[in-house]
Amino acid sequence: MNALNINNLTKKYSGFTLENISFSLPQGCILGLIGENGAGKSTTIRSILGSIKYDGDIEILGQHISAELKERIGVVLDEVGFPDKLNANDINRIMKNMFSNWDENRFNEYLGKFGLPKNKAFADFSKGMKMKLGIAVALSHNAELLILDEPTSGLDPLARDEIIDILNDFTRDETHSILISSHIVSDLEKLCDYIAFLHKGRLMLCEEKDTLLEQYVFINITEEQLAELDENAVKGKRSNKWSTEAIVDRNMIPQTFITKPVSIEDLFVFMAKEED
Ligand SMILES: Nc1ncnc2c1ncn2[C@@H]1O[C@H](COP(=O)(O)OP(=O)(O)OP(=O)(O)O)[C@@H](O)[C@H]1O
Repeated sequence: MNALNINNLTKKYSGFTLENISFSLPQGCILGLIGENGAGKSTTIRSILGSIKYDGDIEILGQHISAELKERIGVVLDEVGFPDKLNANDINRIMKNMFSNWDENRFNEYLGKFGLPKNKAFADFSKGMKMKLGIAVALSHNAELLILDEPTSGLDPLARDEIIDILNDFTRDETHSILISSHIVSDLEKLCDYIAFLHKGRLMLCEEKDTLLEQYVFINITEEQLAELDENAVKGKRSNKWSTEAIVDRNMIPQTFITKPVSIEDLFVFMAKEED
């Protein structure tokens, strides 16, 4: 079963169109949505959550969005916004009324694990503390699917690493899945099973991460050698006056080339530039 099926999602704003996006998130997996600023990551997530109108069809855990379904989804948006005066104890009381599956013990465990104070007002939390509180809430109502919009942006490397560990733990249960967006590609490269590239409102690819890392490689070639390659083999290139560095599909080039591995970040940057 898929935790998420997105079919032909289209959303038009003046000057921007999220165009005919289709991808699926298999249950038990983590899918990373990578895209530059303004690529359409938050628009995709807002559409999934039903907070904006869109064209197309989106199924979450086999259903269309509803109030009952929202209980099964843990959500963290880029700005975690609790009222400034509330502290973690107040938030616990409010969530108890909001979610029928609210797990107070688990929430308190996360507060301890994240080193979050129970009596300090939200306004006095640091950015990292606010994000961790949002994640603690998302993880404390027995959600099966987590949807996270830029949960690591603005956090220091240690806090980001801690969050990656927590998200990995969450998917140890094979009924648990995560959709996570970020422009910090290295975080997603560590965490995700599947990678989707969004560029200027278009989905450039959605594929298993290991397949991408296996399939695409760097080669250094001359302009003449480049001209002889199948143009579909070349996903992106950067030239200087001596040679060209290209990312290619290793199955579409002669096996005599010396190849170097790519990172997901290299692949995204080269592909996005080639599109432009
Ligand atoms: N309510 C809105 N009205 C008009 N345009 C909007 C609205 N919301 C988003 N947009 C536009 O849609 C485009 C995509 O925005 P979106 O927030 O989805 O990008 P993003 O990939 O999440 O970017 P970032 O990484 O900067 O958060 C942008 O050009 C933005 O200006």
